[in-house]
Amino acid sequence: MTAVGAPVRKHTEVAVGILIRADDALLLSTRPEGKPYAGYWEFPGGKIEAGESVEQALRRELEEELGITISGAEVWKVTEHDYPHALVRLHWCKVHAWKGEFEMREGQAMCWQQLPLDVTPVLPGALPVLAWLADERASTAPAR
Ligand SMILES: Nc1nc2c([nH]c(=O)n2[C@@H]2O[C@H](COP(=O)(O)OP(=O)(O)OP(=O)(O)O)[C@@H](O)[C@H]2O)c(=O)[nH]1
Repeated sequence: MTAVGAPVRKHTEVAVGILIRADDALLLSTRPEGKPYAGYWEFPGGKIEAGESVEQALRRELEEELGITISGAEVWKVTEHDYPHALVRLHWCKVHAWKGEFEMREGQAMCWQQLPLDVTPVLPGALPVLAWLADERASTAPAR
């Protein structure tokens, strides 16, 4: 229930890409200076603009931030996180194919990581998805 007189907080819609390399490594990058949580590790992506689909927004963001072009992206999970700076709804897409060479166009750092990650700190809004990815990998790992 919303308290009487309390402003209703609007969601900020965000498209996020989980780029997965052939060896199953995941691409993480750092948040650029000047943004909330600067220096934290995150999956690449950004806010969906008016009139854009999740796929269009993700394609635009990955070109702007990383210089790569994805062909398609389907939403895998949708999560929400309530930050002091914004209430975000994150549309997570797994991406296995892209074209172009990685170029950090916003001065961010990037790295390929296996699970569990060995980079820290990670944006709190990304933690549920990391747990689901780890569960998925544990359940599909070949039995010894
Ligand atoms: N890209 C990305 N954003 C995430 C993740 N997890 C998470 O909570 N977020 C949140 O989603 C929002 C994304 O916004 P952003 O500021 O990166 O988007 P943007 O590049 O379009 O920013 P701008 O247009 O303000 O420069 C932030 O509030 C961020 O905290 C994640 O793993 N990747």
